[in-house]
Amino acid sequence: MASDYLLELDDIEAGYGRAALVLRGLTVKVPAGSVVCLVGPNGAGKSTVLKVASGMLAPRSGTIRVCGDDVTGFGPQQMLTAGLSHVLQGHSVFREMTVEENVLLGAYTIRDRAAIAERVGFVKELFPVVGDRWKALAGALSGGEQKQVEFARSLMVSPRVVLLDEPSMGLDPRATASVFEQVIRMRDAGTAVLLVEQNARRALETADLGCVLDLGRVHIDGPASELLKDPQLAELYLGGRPAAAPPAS
Ligand SMILES: Nc1ncnc2c1ncn2[C@@H]1O[C@H](COP(=O)(O)OP(=O)(O)OP(=O)(O)O)[C@@H](O)[C@H]1O
Repeated sequence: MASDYLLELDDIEAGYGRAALVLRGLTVKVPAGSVVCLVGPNGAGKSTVLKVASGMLAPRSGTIRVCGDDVTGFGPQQMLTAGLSHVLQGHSVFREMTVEENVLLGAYTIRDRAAIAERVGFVKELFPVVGDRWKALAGALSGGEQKQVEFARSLMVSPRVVLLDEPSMGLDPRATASVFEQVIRMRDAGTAVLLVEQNARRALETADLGCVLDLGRVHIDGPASELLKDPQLAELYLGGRPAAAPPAS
């Protein structure tokens, strides 16, 4: 039976080396046509979730499925082929290479030239900056524009789900707003997004679904608009005011 979800991480336990587990029975599901956002305190394991989903870190237990197919234990290359593309935290464009060269790096597994040309047309249309600055050195672009080059590169393999780790990191408010607009454009163009963000409120305003992680588990999840309204979550995770002032001592 076909799955309702493009990506399912089910009851995942994962950690680094001999250290204590970071993910302790985590379940996250990404439906088609959605942006799912992971928020939570520093060290909650948000980036670790993306590493598990992209095959960079093998889970110790649990199941990973893409469109219902079990891909648990796949490495990064196999996860990419299965339809999961990971945009890492920080800036990963090659500054001394052109935008074109950076974007085409995302197509290195594709042999069919016509398919590459079709995909180039797609990303140029989706991210106008990429088309406008195609022959420019990537290092000459602003931080927000470079993020679009990274997004374009990640879409070259026609992924089912793009994994975005803190895309707004280091960007000013205007560039951040633009990056979140591009996230919506990706979703509307048919690629689901699993997003990790420090800027939790802004991310939940963009996302369809939100998951609040704490201590390696999903503490609460649901429609992002409802999570934003929850006063307790606002107090704990969204930098909001406490619902009630603590009693004076
Ligand atoms: N490569 C690594 N080796 C060992 N421990 C790691 C490694 N990467 C992360 N950790 C640890 O795993 C835990 C979760 O880290 P992770 O980066 O997933 O959290 P996060 O929720 O994304 O945090 P932040 O919001 O600060 O980016 C932390 O305690 C961190 O120190």
